[in-house]
Amino acid sequence: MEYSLLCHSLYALWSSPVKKKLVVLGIMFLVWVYMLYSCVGHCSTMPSVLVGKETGTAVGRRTESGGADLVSRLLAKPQPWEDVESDYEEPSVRTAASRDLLNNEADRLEDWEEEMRAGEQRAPDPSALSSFSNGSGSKKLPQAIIIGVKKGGTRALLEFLRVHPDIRAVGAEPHFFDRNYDNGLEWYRELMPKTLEGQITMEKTPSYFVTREAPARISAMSRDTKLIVVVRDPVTRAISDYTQTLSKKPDIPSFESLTFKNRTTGLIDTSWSAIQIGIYAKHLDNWLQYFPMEQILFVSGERLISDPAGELGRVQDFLGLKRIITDKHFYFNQTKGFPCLKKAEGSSKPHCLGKTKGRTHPNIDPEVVQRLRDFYRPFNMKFYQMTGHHFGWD
Ligand SMILES: Nc1ncnc2c1ncn2[C@@H]1O[C@H](COP(=O)(O)OS(=O)(=O)O)[C@@H](OP(=O)(O)O)[C@H]1O
Repeated sequence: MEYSLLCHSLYALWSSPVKKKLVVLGIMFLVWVYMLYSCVGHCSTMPSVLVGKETGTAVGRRTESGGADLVSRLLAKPQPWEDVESDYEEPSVRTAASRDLLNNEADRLEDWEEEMRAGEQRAPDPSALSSFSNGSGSKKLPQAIIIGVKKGGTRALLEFLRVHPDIRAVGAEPHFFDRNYDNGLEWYRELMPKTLEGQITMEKTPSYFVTREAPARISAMSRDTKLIVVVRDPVTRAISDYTQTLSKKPDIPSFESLTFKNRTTGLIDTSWSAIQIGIYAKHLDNWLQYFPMEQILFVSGERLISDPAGELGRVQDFLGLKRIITDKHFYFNQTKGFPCLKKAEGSSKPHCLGKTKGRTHPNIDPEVVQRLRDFYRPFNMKFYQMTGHHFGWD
């Protein structure tokens, strides 16, 4: 009875053209309300997107937690010309004196955003984008890692190496073997770019060199991992490190006052990370417990500037690659004061590193510089002896 009544009412509605239109409109309205409802539910679960203040461009990161933020930073497809500054200091070298100088997560983010903005100013070549969307190959754990040293010239080396067709590298610093080890090897592998048979996967994180646990951890991943260390005169390196911190925290004490435990006695504060990182022989000792010397290549940070093709030749040999990167790939940019690439990876345009590389250093009291030279001399000698290479810092 009820059923026949319903059928009758529906028939009555359908038989009139006006009522028919009303029914169609009603259904459309219901569909529209349903779609609106679904969208609101979906959008509330999406990550909030920050809009860059200066550029007005979205930099896409979660804001709820630092961890998610870091992951999205690392997973975001890096531009090949990314120039991200290393700013992490190993916990074991954190002490009362250096604690104030440590860059926190906000600083790291500041660097990242600064470099992303720098990258956005260069319009990418369409061929660069196609290399990112290339779905072929598979993600592999790195077979070679640039492990240090901070402010040695690690970014320049990685950017130059990326020109090689048989090298694929992650742009950002993964910090897996120091900060993110608990995330596991699968997490690390996921960060890597896809590679084809015969291509080498690489990453660079300069803080590994001074991280006590890093050698054992890298060895546990693969005993065959090739390690590259870019070393630079430890005195200049310390000033460069200080300059980086100063650029973010202009009110820190002077370099001179941080250098000494006691200025009158001339006792150097070796607990200050800027000083401690430069004691290369000590850190190298730790690596030699796990890796033979033949598996570690030392690149001169100074020669990387004066003869980039020469140093790149040595690195390509060490990696067992054909010497494809030669002096034809570089030109000296007078304005920047550094060698730059004629064509960056995946781009047809010349490329120099960003403004966080090659900062002007503050003038340091020559007496303090001399005191530091004296301090480092025996450690440098030991380092030359261990590596069989005279880097010419003295
Ligand atoms: N080609 C080229 N262009 C620009 N800069 C160059 C280049 N080659 C080496 N360098 C030197 O690299 C220094 C920064 O070292 P890193 O890249 O290892 O720094 S970081 O640890 O990743 O922050 C950086 O140190 P500062 O000059 O003190 O800024 C540069 O001197």
